[in-house]
Amino acid sequence: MKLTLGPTARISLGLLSLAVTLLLALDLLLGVFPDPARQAAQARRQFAENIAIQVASLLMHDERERISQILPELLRRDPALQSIGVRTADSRLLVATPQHELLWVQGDAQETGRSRFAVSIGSASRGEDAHWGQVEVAFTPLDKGLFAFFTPAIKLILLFSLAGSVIYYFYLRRTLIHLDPSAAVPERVQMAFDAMSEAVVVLDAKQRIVMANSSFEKLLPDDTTLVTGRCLESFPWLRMGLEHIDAIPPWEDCFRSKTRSETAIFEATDGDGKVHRLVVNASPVLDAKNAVRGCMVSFNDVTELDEANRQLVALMADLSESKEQLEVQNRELYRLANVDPMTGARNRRSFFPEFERLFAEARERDLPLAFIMADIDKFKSVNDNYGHAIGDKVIQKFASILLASARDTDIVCRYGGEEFCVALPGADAEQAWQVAERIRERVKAEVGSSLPLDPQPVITSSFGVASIISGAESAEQLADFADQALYHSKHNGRNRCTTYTVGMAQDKKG
Ligand SMILES: Nc1nc2c(ncn2[C@@H]2O[C@H](COP(=O)(O)OP(=O)(O)OP(=O)(O)O)[C@@H](O)[C@H]2O)c(=O)[nH]1
Repeated sequence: MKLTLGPTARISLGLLSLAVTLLLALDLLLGVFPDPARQAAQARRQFAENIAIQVASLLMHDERERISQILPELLRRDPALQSIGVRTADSRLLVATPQHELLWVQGDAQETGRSRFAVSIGSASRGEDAHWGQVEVAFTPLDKGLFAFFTPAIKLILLFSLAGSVIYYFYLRRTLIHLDPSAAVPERVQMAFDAMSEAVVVLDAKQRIVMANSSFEKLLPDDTTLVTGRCLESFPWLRMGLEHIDAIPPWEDCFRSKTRSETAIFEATDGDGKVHRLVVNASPVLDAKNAVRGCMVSFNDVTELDEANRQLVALMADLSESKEQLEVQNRELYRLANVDPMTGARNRRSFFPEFERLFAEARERDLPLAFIMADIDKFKSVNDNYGHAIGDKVIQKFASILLASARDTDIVCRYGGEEFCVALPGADAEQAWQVAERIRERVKAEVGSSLPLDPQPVITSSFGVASIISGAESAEQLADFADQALYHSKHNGRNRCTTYTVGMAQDKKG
């Protein structure tokens, strides 16, 4: 389990370490706290000097015997004393407690001034300054163990630290509520903030987070606990995402421009390696003087929406493709149902309903309507002479001339075999005859010469023309009148156009 400290505990520790550092620095510079080791060493030196004064006095009265008695007595009384010796200037040990020679030598140089003291004594007979010898006093070494470390000063500092940290902590807990935005924000506001599905953070003027909602924290990897006080760029997932966009981060843009930033979209990978697509917006928080006091940044995770959109677009593309295919199939079906496959002209089944509609409309609105019946002359002999394949080519060429000669409103139909008809709405008998005549000429000029034959035959055609003003009562009768006119063309030598006149029916019967 990872131990994490809250902001209050962190600030307490920071203040405490600052106070302890100040105390230690003060002690180092001014020696505020007494050093017990130094004090003990001074007391020992004083004690050694007192012994030396007494020894010098006794020596002056030549009471060496008395010195030999006093020294063990001193050792017995003070357990800190190890040994005492009186040494002449020529290094001869005059008087000493047992084992002094050995103990004195054992003390190394570092012990001088701490547990080993040599006090020089003079000779009265040779003047005060003359060096007679020295009194050597050996004490037990001063404590250097762990407990020596815990001097009263250290103990004081430790106590101060412990009590200080507790006091700081509780004090800061009460006072930081005014500084810690997360604590200062009323619970209801934070709840409303957390209820937002968008991840939202509020930055201060130094672009540090002062507030973040739970949706933002959900975007963070699990181990990120402390959000407030950090810059957005300090989150690795966000920083990596920012590297892939050309523009400056939206919140920086917002601080610079003092207006709502341009929307930025970037991808960020979370702690589980999942890539999120984020739409980022930033809006400035301005004060009364229009200065930017902070910025509100929202992160809208559109990963799932994007995926759904992508699927929808793919689906739409599929649908539109299917629709196009359907339209092609419909067109093909219509063509198969209504158009003669060999010539491209309308078939009779689809032609007549439309021709009847045109006839009814012309009658109702008193509009011109003409009808041409066309037939290739002596077509049977074409088949007989050149075969059915050539016969088919002749029919196709004939139909193509009819279709090319018709207006958009005209309807060309293969009436049957090599016989065709054309409905011409808006055309009177004369105009229709002109059309038929032009077709007739083209047929004569072009059909035979288009065939792969040598020599090329001359193919002609005959036409019968009838107009609605001829008195036809129905579309069928109009077609019949044109057929009668066609009969006349055939009967009168073919390769000609004839307009229907009353009485032609008699001629046809006759
Ligand atoms: N090659 C071919 N021949 C066809 C087709 N449909 C009908 N025919 C033939 O066209 C011929 C029509 O001849 P007819 O109606 O007797 O008249 P015609 O020979 O054109 O003589 P006239 O109309 O009197 O000038 C018949 O021999 C049919 O077999 C077709 O699609 N292809």
